Amino acid sequence: MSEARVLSNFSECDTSTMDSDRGHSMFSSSPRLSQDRTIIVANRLPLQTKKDDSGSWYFSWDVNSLLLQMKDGLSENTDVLYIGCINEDIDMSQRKRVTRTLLEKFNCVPVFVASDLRRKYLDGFCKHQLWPLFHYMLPIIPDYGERFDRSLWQAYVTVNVMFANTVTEVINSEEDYVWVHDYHLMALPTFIRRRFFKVKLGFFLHTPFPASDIYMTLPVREEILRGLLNADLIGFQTFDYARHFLSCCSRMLGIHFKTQRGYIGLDYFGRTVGIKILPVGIHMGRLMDTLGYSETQAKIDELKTQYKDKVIILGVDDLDIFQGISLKLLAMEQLLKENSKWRGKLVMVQIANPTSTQEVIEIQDEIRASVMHINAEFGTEEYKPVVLIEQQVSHIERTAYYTVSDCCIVTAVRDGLNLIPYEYTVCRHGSGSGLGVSGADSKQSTLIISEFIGCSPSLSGAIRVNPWNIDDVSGAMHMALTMPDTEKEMRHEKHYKYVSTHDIAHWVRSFMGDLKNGTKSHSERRCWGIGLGFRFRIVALDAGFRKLSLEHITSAYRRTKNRLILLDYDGTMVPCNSIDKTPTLEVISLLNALCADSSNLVFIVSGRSRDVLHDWFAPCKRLGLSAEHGFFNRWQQDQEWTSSMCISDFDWKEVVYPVLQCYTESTDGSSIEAKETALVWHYQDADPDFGSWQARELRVHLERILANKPAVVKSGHCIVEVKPQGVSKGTVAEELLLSQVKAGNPPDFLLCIGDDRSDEDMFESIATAVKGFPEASLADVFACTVGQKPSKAKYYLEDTVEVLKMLHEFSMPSLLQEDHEWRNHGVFSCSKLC
Ligand SMILES: O=P(O)(O)OC[C@H]1O[C@H](O[C@H]2O[C@H](CO)[C@@H](O)[C@H](O)[C@H]2O)[C@H](O)[C@@H](O)[C@@H]1O
Repeated sequence: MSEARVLSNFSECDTSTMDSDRGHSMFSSSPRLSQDRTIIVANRLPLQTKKDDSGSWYFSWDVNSLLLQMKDGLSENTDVLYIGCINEDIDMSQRKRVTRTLLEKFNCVPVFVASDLRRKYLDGFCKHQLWPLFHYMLPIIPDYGERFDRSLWQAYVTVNVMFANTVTEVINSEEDYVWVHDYHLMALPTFIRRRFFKVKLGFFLHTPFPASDIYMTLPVREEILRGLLNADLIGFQTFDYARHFLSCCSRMLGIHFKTQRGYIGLDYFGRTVGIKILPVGIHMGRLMDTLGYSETQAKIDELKTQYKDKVIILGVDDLDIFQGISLKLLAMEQLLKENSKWRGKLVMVQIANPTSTQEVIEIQDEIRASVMHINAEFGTEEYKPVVLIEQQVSHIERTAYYTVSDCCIVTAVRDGLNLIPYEYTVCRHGSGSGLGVSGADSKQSTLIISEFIGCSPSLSGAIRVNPWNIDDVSGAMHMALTMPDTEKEMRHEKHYKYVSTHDIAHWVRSFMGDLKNGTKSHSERRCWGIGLGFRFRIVALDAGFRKLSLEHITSAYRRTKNRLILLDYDGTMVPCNSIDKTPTLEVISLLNALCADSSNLVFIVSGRSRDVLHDWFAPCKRLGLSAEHGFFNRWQQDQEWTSSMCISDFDWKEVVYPVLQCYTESTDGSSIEAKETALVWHYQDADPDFGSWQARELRVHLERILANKPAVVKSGHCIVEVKPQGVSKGTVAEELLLSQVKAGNPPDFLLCIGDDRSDEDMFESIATAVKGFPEASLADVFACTVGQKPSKAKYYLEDTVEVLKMLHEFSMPSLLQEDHEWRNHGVFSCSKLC
């Protein structure tokens, strides 16, 4: 369809008798015929707008808009509703009418942003702060970009809130999918999630996401990161962008990703936020249609005549500072200088689409001067080595240029979404006849692309260049042009296969598929919101998982007479991040109070060594200790350590230790802990991102070398631990329970509490064991994890403070008694202890 035809589709909106601002009812009455609805939210609606002299507005679809093309990837029974701005000042009095027309005729809902606010939000924060930063430009001196301006950020937030208000007006939050696009709306997921806890929400970033040390210079870095984390799925063009984002989450928020069956996810307060990596594709149908137009063929014929016997190398770029057009010209100059055979033969056609930013003028001057210089140096009356086209080129014309060009070159210094190489490849495939002006009729193409653009990883047959290296680029041009035809065909075939199967419809299907999978269980989960402002997030838990009620457990405690209490240590009795892990006086006192009650059997079940536990709990005479994940057990201080494990083969340590040494040497801040039965690699003091990265590597490495050895690899909080097979906190929990049952003393109260992965074994085995012992099946069982996270436990407490508070409740009568005794001995006061 030609641009002219598009314009003829304009839909009139007579605004002469407009009502005031729009009302809510307009949306609620919109009929829903199909099963599914996807709300696509982006800064701009996929519309073109015109206003005539009488003040009437006209609208038509913008067929170039990616948002419009996305429809093809959604199933037929999916309704699409668009939300976005129209970058025009539509009078207040006209808005209601415009809104109605757009909704009825285009399924579009406009967000009206007043021009002053739009200037600050769009030109200010989006274009002059986020955009340069995401393209690696720091405002080190004021001439190189604008410094952070909080009023612009506030405008950004205001507009994001306006978008959330519009989403709120139209959404059926239980059924609709919402897909937010690009860097203009990175705070939006927070504002939507705040209102609809279970909304099914995806986000895709079309720009690069910069390396963490660049991103971290943004004063509102955490707000934006947390904004994105309120989505269910976050999409990036390349692995690099995703990796940078994950690195920011790890460094700034301490959130580490996990992978499962090829999918990447971040646990964010019980929700899994998926990470999707897939570059946007092109709309094959539209391009094929354009190739078939007679106007396109006419333009192709015209170009072939114009450039008869020439070799064309084509550049198509927006005229913005990151496109590296000047670098490309320098490479062209060098090529002509070094290879006289190209003079008179090679033409670079550079299409530079005008854009509206201020910086354009400066680069425009440089580009023009460079073109003049090359043409003066190497051109003649009849031959211009560089043809610079500085005006908007229609889709038809661009398609024709692609078709006749022997090579396409993109030398952007940083670019996210760049579809030029894909379009070029498809056009060169064409209808199969009359390709190129230099004689080649077979399907072939050559691509030179910058390493720094989003589509680079997907085009494995392209000549990838560092655009800053002029020798490299000019060498690549020479290589592309002199490559044997068979190689050009093979490279072309490879690209065509990829581009034609990874089109925009594929991208949409793939993203929506992941979004649907990732949000399947939303309706079954219990959610509530916590945190103020940008710290707002949802805590989502499985229906059966709940906070341990102090009242409930204390009443069970009081009512029962034979209790088994299993307590993990690190992360349960002391916070993971405390420097001094020695038990506090409060902990010692609480444990002693619990042990003083003859109805209680209390055990610390820890991964720590028996020496450490022995020293730390020296004041707790009646406390049971289980060390090294249950390998060693001691019922009370005056008894011997025992082990139910008959393990003597520790030869694996000799293989494991040198590997741990290697990782320690290469990971600053990490260390090895050698326990009697286990070896532990600690990375709590290493760079968090690097540490967890190395830990993942180490696990894989160790699992490989231990395949036939009687040892297992386990991860814990900032540790990778290798321990003998069969040793687990689950086994010790089961043994303690069994011993009580056997002694005719089955517990009627069972509390098992811990924070880490090793404690999950306890939760699991307790649940199974209780079912297996009819004598214990009547017990009140409380498996409780510390911190809200996916767990096999049924209950959770927030942190160690809540754990100690609970133990304090249990031991109230005994503490009062102890306090009384201490007071009498003049040792401690209760307030000091608690
Ligand atoms: O079962 P737990 O009581 O939770 O013990 C598990 C591990 O605790 C220790 O590691 C923890 O403390 C370290 C030092 O403060 C810290 O670097 C690490 O991140 C924590 O996980 C102990 O050193 C390990 O052997 C235990 O397995």
